[in-house]
Amino acid sequence: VPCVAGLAAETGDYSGENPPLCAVGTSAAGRGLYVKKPILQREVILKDVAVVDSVCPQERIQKVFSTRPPELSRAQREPIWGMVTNFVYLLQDVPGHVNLSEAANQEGAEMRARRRRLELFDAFYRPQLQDAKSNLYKLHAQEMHEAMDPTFQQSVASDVVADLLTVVRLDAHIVRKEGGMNGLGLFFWLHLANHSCCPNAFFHTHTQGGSAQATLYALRPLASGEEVCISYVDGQTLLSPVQVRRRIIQNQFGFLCVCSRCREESREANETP
Ligand SMILES: C[S@@+](CC[C@H](N)C(=O)[O-])C[C@H]1O[C@@H](n2cnc3c(N)ncnc32)[C@H](O)[C@@H]1O
Repeated sequence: VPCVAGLAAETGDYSGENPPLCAVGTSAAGRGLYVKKPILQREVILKDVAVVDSVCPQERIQKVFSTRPPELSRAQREPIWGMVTNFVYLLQDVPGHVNLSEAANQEGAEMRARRRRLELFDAFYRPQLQDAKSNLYKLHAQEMHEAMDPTFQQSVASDVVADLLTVVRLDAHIVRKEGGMNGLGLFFWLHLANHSCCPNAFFHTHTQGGSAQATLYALRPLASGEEVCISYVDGQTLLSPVQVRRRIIQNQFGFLCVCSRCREESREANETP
C-alpha cells in the first residue's frame, strides 16, 4: 500500500509512538488506514498523540490574545481558542537555555519534534472548499488574528490561522474530558480513518501529561489488509435509512458517504450507489 509522500506509516509520529500495525492506503474515500496484520476484537490498533490540541492553560490563551482577551467563559466554551494558542506556540522559536551544552541537545530534540509535528500538520486532509465555506474560515481567522497580541500576530499570518480552522473543521476529533468542557485534537494517524456506517473500529480520547491522546480499538476481528473505519456520526444516525444517513453526513461533513453499507442499501433502493 502506498504511503503519504515522505511519511512511511511505519516510521511513526513525532512522539515516538508508532502505529506498527497500520499503513496508509487509498480507496474511493481517498487516503485511508489499513491494518498490516490480523487484529483481534478489542485489540488496540494504534495510539496517537495529538499534533495540535486545545488542551491549554488559560494564562497562555490570554497571553496570545492579550489585545482583546476573550472572556474566560468564551475561551472555555470554544476549544478553538486553545487550539490556535497551541498552534501559535508551536510556530514560535525555542526559548534560550542556561546550560549551553545541554541547551544545544535539548534545543535540537525540541526543534526536531516541532518540525515533525509541523510536517504532520501539513499532511492533514485539506480538500478544495467552496468559496462560501472558505470565506467563513477566512473571516473567523481574521477575527482571531486581530485579537492577538502584536508579537504573536507577526509570527502567524491570518491565512495560516484560516488553514488551521479548515483542518480543524474537517479532521479534528472531540477529546472527552471528565467533569470539564470537551476539547479538540488533531490526531494524524486517527484522522486517516475514513467513516463507515458499519464501522469496524472505535476510538477513545483522553488527556495525559498536558496533551490529548487517542486509542483506536477493533470492534471485531480484522483481516490483514482490511481498511479500518470509524463512525463520524452517532448511533441514532447509524440506525436511520440510507437516504437520511447520507443527508446528515453530507450536511455535517460535506461528503457523499460511499461506505459499503450505504452503497449496498442504495443499490437495494434502486438509487445511485
Ligand atoms: C478525516 S478525513 C479522512 C482521510 C481522507 N480520506 C484523506 O484522504 O486524507 C475525512 C475525509 O475523508 C473522506 N471520507 C471519509 N469517509 C468517507 C466516506 N465514507 N465516503 C466518502 N468520503 C469519505 C471525505 O472527503 C472526508 O471529508
